[in-house]
Amino acid sequence: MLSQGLVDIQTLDSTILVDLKYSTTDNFMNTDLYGELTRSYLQKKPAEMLINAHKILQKDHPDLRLLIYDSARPLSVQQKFWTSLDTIPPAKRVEFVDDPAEGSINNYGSAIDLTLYDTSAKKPLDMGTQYDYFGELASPVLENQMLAAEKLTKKQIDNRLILRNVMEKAGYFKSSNKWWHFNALSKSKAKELYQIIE
Ligand SMILES: C[C@@H](N)C(=O)N[C@H](C)C(=O)O
Repeated sequence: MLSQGLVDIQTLDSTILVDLKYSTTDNFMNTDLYGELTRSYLQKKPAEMLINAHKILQKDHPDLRLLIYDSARPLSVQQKFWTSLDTIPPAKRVEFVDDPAEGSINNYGSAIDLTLYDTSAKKPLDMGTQYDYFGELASPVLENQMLAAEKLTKKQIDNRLILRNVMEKAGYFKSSNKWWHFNALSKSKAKELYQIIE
């Protein structure tokens, strides 16, 4: 990672928390896919944007920290994701996992999956679903509908809004269907600027 210009987030800000889910068996494949990759890396500019998001968060919410679930991801792992979901038609599958033939922005070290951790309660905030919940309940654009149907609470949506607001203020773009996913730039720009992580 370092030889491709990526930076280790916690060397820039050791107060940001990291729990790389694909480096554990606590993920949708129930398999440790990362092996020796146990630290969170991003390209320099996306990393600086994240550090800024954490500063913005801590100014208004000193008890909260960013908690990273995934960041730079090898293309070989993207391929494993894609294959593992092969019972889902590709047009539907891309809603939750990018096609490795195209590459994911995570494969360019320019996207991040994260949540908020409450240091007083000593647990992540309740966002209404688990990380990598593949369904409508995870979708930011359907939150009002889910609130009206009493499938999400106002508190859960407010928690997501705290995360979205700090990430967007720092320049990240939200995902329309995954509350935890943020891109630092478009895929075409990522491909222009950075090498893919094999
Ligand atoms: C698999 C999920 N955590 C994710 O990151 N999905 C996006 C769409 C991706 O594959 O880039």
